Amino acid sequence: MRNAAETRERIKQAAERVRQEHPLAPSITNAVTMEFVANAQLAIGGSAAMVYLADEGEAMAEAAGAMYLNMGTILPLYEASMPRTVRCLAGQHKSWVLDPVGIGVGGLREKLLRSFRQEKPGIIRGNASELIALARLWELDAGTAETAVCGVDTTQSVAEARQAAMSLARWTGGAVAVSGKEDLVTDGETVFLSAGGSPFMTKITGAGCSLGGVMAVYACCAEPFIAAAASVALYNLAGERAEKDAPGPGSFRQQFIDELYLATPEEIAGWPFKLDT
Ligand SMILES: Nc1ncnc2c1ncn2[C@@H]1O[C@H](COP(=O)(O)OP(=O)(O)OP(=O)(O)O)[C@@H](O)[C@H]1O
Ligand SMILES: Cc1ncsc1CCO
Ligand SMILES: [Mg+2]
Repeated sequence: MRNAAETRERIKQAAERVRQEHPLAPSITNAVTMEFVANAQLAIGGSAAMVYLADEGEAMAEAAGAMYLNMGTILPLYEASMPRTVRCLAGQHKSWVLDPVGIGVGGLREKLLRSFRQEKPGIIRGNASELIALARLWELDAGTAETAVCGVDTTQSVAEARQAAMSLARWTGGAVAVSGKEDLVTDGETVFLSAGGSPFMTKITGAGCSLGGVMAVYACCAEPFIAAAASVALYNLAGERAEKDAPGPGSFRQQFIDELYLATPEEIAGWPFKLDT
């Protein structure tokens, strides 16, 4: 079980390093939220680059500190570019974040997600329904929860996905982050729980995708559990602040990017969380 004071200190160090080093975390990600992912990565101090093609994925894997792969809008060319990018990252012992958006829809998405079982992403990030579905696809213990994935939004609670998240993290040896009203991050042993954010985050598209992109930036400077926890703390803080003066989701979205930019490493590390087993 991890220690809260040490976790806070390491979150602060990760946020400081990102601000100083501007690490590059390229993405192969969906066409819906690509721009929002890049803006969030830039706002926290990172660098962004989005690609589609296999040779470009490999080139980015060479240049990257870590990468973000999101399954949201699958194209035929991903059949080559995603596996080749992942193999290149593995060859260089670099971490990557997998966001299994839309799991359950279509054959190529399922084929790619199945193949990633052996590739063991450093961080898996998704909503509750997506992570329950992934644990089932990989034939890991998902507890008693049934798969109820429907489109890209969750139909299940974070608590229902806890066992699936633990099983996935034990399989990969990395971290798994489940987003929702209260977010959960686990390394398969310690469970980090943190609330905050805003209901407006479910009324804009890409809060989850950009959270994954931000995790990839932090993963350039920290181990998976710390990178995921730092990102969750920052999102809960920035979401809560952005909601204050926002009458609706449009202005919330704009204010949210500002709050990502304004949050200091001390504030991110100081955001409330609890550790559990
Ligand atoms: N009811 C809520 N109250 C507060 N914050 C929330 C709520 N639901 C989600 N969030 C926050 O929104 C962010 C994205 O989580 P969500 O579960 O909506 O991701 P997602 O479904 O993958 O989103 P998308 O696919 O649209 O990018 C997280 O930071 C999470 O904490
Ligand atoms: C709405 C939507 N459709 C495919 S990806 C995406 C972004 C949220 O995951
Ligand atoms: Mg999502």
